[in-house]
Amino acid sequence: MPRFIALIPAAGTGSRMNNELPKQYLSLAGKPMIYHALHTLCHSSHIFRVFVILAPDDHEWNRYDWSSFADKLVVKYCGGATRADSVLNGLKAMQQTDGSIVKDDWILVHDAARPCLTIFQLDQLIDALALDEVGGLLAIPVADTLKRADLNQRVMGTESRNGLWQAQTPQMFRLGLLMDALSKVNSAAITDDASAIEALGLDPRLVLSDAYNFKVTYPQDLALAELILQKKETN
Ligand SMILES: Nc1ccn([C@@H]2O[C@H](COP(=O)(O)OP(=O)(O)OP(=O)(O)O)[C@@H](O)[C@H]2O)c(=O)n1
Ligand SMILES: C[C@](O)(CO)[C@H](O)COP(=O)(O)O
Repeated sequence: MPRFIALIPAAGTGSRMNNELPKQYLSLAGKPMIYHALHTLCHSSHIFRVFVILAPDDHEWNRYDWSSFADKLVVKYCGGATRADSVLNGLKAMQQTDGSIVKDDWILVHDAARPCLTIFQLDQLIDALALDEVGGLLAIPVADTLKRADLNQRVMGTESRNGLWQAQTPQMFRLGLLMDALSKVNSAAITDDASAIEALGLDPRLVLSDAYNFKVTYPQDLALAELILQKKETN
């Protein structure tokens, strides 16, 4: 039976967050941001192992106690210049670390910067895709009216939102397929794993998620993530 293995790329600098500390370590509900995604993934009964991919020069990780995740957690200092490079390096390191991981195993790539992922969303993704030929991702249909802007930030036109979805993570593909896809693509030209699969001519499935699983990108996102995490704790 194929297994489910999570990979968290966490080698980014968080440039849009404007903070000296890489955003995955910023404090959220009393813990470094990455703790929350790790907690959800490590507590899922489906997930066999969780790989965290850090920058080679990361000096923050070892400042914290991660022992509560020890039974599933593997940490690798092999992040690359882009998210796609970090994921591909992580997949290679995963194979070198554990020879029992095979190309048919499912990989769930999840951003360290999406701390509000729930077990429910994770289960929805796995249930929808476990028998899928290609794999897919959590996503939400675009809810707002879309404007195209000119260089002066004036509206050039209104775009149709019909059929448009916002991609989230986890993005779930089989190890062999994902490695093949990421090895062939220009890593600087893509921002998610599904794009690499699409470049092979395949059609990843969109699995309905919700806005709570948003990506913490700008400073003002921290307060919203904190509220969602507090709500999760009281439920
Ligand atoms: N070279 C990189 C770039 C990004 N990431 C990871 O990919 C996820 C999503 O990327 P994003 O939110 O864009 O994070 P950053 O690249 O850190 O942020 P920014 O684009 O604002 O610099 C994050 O968990 C980030 O740490 C990574 O592992 N390696
Ligand atoms: C993978 C991702 O979170 C899906 O929305 C997103 O593409 C990451 O993109 P970013 O430009 O690196 O934030």
